[in-house]
Amino acid sequence: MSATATAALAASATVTSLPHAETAPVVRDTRPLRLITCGSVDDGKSTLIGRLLWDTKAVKEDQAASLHRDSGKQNDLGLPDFALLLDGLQAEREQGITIDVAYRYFSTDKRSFIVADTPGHEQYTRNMATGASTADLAVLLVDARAGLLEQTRRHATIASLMGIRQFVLAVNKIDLTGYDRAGFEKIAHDFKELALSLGIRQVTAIPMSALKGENVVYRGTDAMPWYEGPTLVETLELATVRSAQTVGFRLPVQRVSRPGESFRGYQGTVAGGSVKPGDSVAILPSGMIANVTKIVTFDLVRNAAVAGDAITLVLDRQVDVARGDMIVSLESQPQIGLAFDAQIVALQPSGIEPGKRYWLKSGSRRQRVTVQPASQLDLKTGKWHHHAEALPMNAIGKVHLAFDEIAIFDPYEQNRTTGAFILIDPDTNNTVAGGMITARRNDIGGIHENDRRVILSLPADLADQIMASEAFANRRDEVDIRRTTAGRAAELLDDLDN
Ligand SMILES: Nc1nc2c(ncn2[C@@H]2O[C@H](COP(=O)(O)OP(=O)(O)OP(=O)(O)O)[C@@H](O)[C@H]2O)c(=O)[nH]1
Repeated sequence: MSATATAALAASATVTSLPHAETAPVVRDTRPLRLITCGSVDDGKSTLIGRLLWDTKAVKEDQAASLHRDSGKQNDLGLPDFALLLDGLQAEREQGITIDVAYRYFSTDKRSFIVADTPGHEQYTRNMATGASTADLAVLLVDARAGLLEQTRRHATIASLMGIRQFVLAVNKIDLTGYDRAGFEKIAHDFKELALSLGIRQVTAIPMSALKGENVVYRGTDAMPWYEGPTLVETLELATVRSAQTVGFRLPVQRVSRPGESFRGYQGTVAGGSVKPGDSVAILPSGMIANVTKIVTFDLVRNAAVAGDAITLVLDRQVDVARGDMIVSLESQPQIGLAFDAQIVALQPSGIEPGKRYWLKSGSRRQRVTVQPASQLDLKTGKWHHHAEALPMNAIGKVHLAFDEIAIFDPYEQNRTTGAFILIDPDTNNTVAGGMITARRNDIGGIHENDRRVILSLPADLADQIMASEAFANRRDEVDIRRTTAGRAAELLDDLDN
């Protein structure tokens, strides 16, 4: 058997399609599915999103009217230019300072969807990574005339790195190939091989014309009687919501509420699993154990809470809990330690400097961390290269994180909230990287003998007050307080609150 034939066999044997109605009756999941669309410039991404919004009737009537008016003559086929629907997003993009992702919403009678639209240019890795970090599924567009491009590998690599395991390959503009079946099948086969090399096993390839609306929401049977697979929307309706797959209960504590002497509640948004009264929980990092007596949301007392619920938790005994602690299920706990491995995406022109100390923020916790790059991903080949130098903007790197104090994480594969973080440059207060925890390291982490000072950037008036206090006089060796401009302080507070 030739190498190509062997590869073809391997591909067909191990890559499965996403379930679709005819072959796999599954219980429908009604939670919103988050998806990301990626493609090279002009592959038809805007047209596809516009078409999805249009055919699912997500476009409001006034928008529809202006669409007909604006696109009018420009289109040979007499069809509205769906890409115009996304014009509004351009303004949002231009305002975006750090991250450039726009979200659109649509629904069918079976499910609702949130689509992240990210620009296709090479330098926008960071935007794509951001969109992909919350997505359950990626739709990769290719032009049916061009087939797979370097950009396709790049996007598939980033999406898989960000934890996406379900892919749709949208072979778009199939109308411009005369609905060529053999051409479609070759592209689908090439992509399945690429997917296998990335460890992606759930791939559905769909021939489509976003412009004409074939196999997007409605079937394109007249033009493509040879295609019997699902439409894009059918595939999306049956895909799995990833946020459901989390390990035990996790509540990062955002606030301790003490409205009266007798009531003490711990507030936050559940970041994984579920909780009910009577459950035993551990408070990390202290390791104290307590039982849940009550769960409150707004004024309602609840008998259970699940991931995504904002709650106040009441425990059966007095325990020492502070903002930044995590309340977790006793039987399935996160990892705690001083050193972790992570993958990060560098977001700012300053890149990530080796050995530099940053603030790491994950949920309500903010800690000092030293970051040491170990390797960098070559996005052209999908290979990792040893790299202990600075990571430039848009680079994806593996890094070692060394903390001054105990840190608490789940691996990102298991929980996308408690496994994710951002890095903040303490000198500028800019968010310089987004990252995912891959594993805990057994090293003893890094309290740096020569660098024990904590730098607090505060608005000038507050900084002056604190510097004048007795408490500060006693801790002058450990704490360095910097006066910031109002703008910077606001940015810092925004970062901390988000
Ligand atoms: N014939 C045909 N043309 C299409 C199809 N999809 C998109 N186009 C056209 O291809 C061109 C590019 O489409 P866009 O939707 O703007 O592409 P894009 O990928 O969003 O491009 P950028 O916004 O520049 O990244 C437009 O002229 C579309 O009308 C299709 O299925 N068939």
